[in-house]
Amino acid sequence: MRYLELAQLYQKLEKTTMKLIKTRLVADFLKKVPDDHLEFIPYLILGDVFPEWDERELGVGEKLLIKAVAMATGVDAKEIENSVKDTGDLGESIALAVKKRKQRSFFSQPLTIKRVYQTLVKVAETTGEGSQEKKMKYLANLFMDAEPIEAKYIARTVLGTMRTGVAEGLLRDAIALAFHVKVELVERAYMLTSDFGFVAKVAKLEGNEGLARVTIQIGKPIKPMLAQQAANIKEALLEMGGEAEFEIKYDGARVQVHKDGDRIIVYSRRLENVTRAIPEIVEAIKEAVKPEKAIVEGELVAIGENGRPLPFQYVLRRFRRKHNIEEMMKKIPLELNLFDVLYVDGASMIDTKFIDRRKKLEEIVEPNGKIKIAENLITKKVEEAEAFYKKALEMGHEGLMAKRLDAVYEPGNRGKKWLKIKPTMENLDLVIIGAEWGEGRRAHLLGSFILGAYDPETGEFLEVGKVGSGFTDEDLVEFTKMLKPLIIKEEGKRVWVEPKIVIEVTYQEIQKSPKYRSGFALRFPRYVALRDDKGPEDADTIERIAQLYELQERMKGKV
Ligand SMILES: Nc1ncnc2c1ncn2[C@@H]1O[C@H](COP(=O)(O)OP(=O)(O)OP(=O)(O)O)[C@@H](O)[C@H]1O
Repeated sequence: MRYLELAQLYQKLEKTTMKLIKTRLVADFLKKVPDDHLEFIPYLILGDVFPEWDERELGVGEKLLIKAVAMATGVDAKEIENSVKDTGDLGESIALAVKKRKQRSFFSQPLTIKRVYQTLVKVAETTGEGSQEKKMKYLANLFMDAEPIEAKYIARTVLGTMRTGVAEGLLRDAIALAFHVKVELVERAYMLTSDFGFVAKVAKLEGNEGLARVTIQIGKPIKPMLAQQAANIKEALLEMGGEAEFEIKYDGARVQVHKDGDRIIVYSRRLENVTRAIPEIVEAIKEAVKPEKAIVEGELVAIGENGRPLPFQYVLRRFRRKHNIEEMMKKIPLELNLFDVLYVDGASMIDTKFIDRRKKLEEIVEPNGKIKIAENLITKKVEEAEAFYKKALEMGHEGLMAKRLDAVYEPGNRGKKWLKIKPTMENLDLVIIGAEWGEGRRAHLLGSFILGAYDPETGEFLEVGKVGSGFTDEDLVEFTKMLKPLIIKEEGKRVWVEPKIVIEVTYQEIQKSPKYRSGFALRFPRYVALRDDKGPEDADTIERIAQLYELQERMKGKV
């Protein structure tokens, strides 16, 4: 299949903002795709090459990409760079360079999707000494044979800036539409495997029955079950039907551990493979988790010198570290508190009641210095749970989780089977959708940031406010560096950026607002942390803000 067809799809997607039209376009395209392409085409449609949990990365920045284009076209790298000022988009500039290409090689062949994909895989798998040069040559080879429009979208794929507005929800709907299968079944299969390539293939070849048979697999991360916030212990107990398991809510980073014999993979909250960053935990898991094959979940916590938990940012620092990991192990010791088990020796446990999963967890895990089982209390009594809550806070933890004893595990769902109880209103994780240049001494830095909440229905990020406080000078330098390449549009002092970066903010209150399309505005938002453990689609949704608004009103009522 020609890559040109995919490039034309991208172009059509870019031209419309209508979700239904986009879904139809993607569905029609999927119908035409040969079976053996289905495993990877959904990722290309999303603007990626691999699923988020795949460790491989292209490792190609703008400079190298421009060099590759220059090599393929004979157009000077400086000229390509300069033309970005006119086009406002490197993809466009690269398309222009390809248009100017002096001549095509005699052996020039039209690009196929497979060739582009396989080349990108090769680029990602080329590492070590001299790899930059090799990556560049592979890419140059593609650009030599590319039409201008193809070059534009290859460039965007390489840089991860596709801008076609196709998010997971849309792809899910398109798969259902293309292969006449139920959306709920596509969703379910995706929540269980996090693999759209696999899901698309099953949808096409095995239909609804095949999708219904899909179950979790070791090595493919499962979307985590999530919680809502309760106003207090009493409300939580009531919601749980009078009795619940309360557990300490550790303030760290959630991980999902897949054990297959000696092979351990650890996935982060956003399902990135973080195994390499935490070797001591990997070793400790091998000892502590008894079954040959298992999937368990827990909260990874950084421990301070006094034995008390450190804020979750410390764990994220461990995740980010690629070198001198040994040194980091000493600086930031970790502890894993396991709280769930999803798979044991060949059998999925997600349809097992929570209470039985917890029993299983206690059976299969032999705690050691680094691996523990989350401290719990099963009770019907408000006072008992409140005492436990108090103790958890005194120990420096975030609060408690309440879990419904008879609840099955619901991948990817933020329902009421799990509730969190903590003393403060929930911080929000929002996406930066725009920013404003600072004043005076800070005129070269972006100084305040427009926050968007995710709307899973349309894939849009709707404005809920602007945050300018809580940043250090270093933070602003860092954010300016991160956001500059994501700028889509400039309007005076204001820029609009690709919605990629998630930050956590506190705020004094959520207010109803007619000013914003989202319907809500944050009063006095303040920056807390960069959440690079979350992707834009993991950010808080409009619906969640509406729920928090209700919760806030209930909490106020109590005071
Ligand atoms: N005992 C526990 N059981 C379940 N989750 C726990 C526990 N202790 C800590 N956690 C953490 O609390 C989170 C549950 O809250 P929530 O569903 O809101 O997740 P979140 O969106 O990642 O929010 P947060 O910012 O609070 O981590 C889990 O994802 C996990 O990271």
